Amino acid sequence: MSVNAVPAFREAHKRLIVALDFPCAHEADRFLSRWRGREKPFVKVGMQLFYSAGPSWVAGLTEAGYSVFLDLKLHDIPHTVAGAVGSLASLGVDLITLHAAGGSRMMEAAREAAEVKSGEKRPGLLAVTQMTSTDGRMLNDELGIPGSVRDSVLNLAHLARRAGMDGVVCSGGEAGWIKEEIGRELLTVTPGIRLEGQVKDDQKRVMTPEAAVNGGSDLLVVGRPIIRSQDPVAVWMDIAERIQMSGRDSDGKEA
Ligand SMILES: O=C(O)c1cc(=O)[nH]c(=O)n1[C@@H]1O[C@H](COP(=O)(O)O)[C@@H](O)[C@H]1O
Repeated sequence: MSVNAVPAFREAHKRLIVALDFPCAHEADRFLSRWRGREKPFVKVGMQLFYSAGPSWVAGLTEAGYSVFLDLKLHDIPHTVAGAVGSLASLGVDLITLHAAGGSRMMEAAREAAEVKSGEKRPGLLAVTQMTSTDGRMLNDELGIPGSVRDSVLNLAHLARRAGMDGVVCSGGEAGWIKEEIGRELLTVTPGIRLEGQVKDDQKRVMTPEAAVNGGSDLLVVGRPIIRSQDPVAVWMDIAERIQMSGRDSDGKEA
């Protein structure tokens, strides 16, 4: 997979990534069994599940035919991150995250490691810009970064692009700016998705699926609105339909 990956995700249910934020493999397996007999959902495995279920469980998911976004948000010295990407690349996952704030040398080292380990079908690398739980106050007052959240996200996205990343994680509020200022081919992946009237939980920069897709997000990441619902498959289908009905396809053309 590479910067040309977007067309592979054109179908609405492939643009919707379900965050499997469960404490253990047993709960994640039970949740996924609801999809039996249907198209498999595109899933995200984050730190909580990865640290308890382990790499072999993730490899089992990819072998079973799931598209997997492995979200471990790597951030360390270039040598260490390259080693981690090398280990993860062998799991057959589609996407891996690292923090753009780790800098260009760290991202370049990750890219080289992914290529060496996986050859042609390497995982796509996504740089996390400013997390969707960050707002302007936190950015300026706690982290000491001046300017707006959008400026910081654009700055990190530029860095990510120059370092050879395939895409970025950003809120729906910045995806359109990234597409315009940096390039349409940079994949924009957006968490912080909520349906109208839903609680934000710990998220700050949230959007509805329709607003995010119309704004320029290629892929949407949805956790609690799906995994905590009474009928996760129905909510998954509803959001996929909202993506389908939105006016923009994942190449940026009007649908
Ligand atoms: O990299 C991510 O996936 C991510 C980046 C970010 O800025 N914000 C963010 O919420 N996420 C992840 O997206 C998911 C959002 O979950 P919900 O808020 O429950 O929909 C979680 O698994 C987060 O770890």
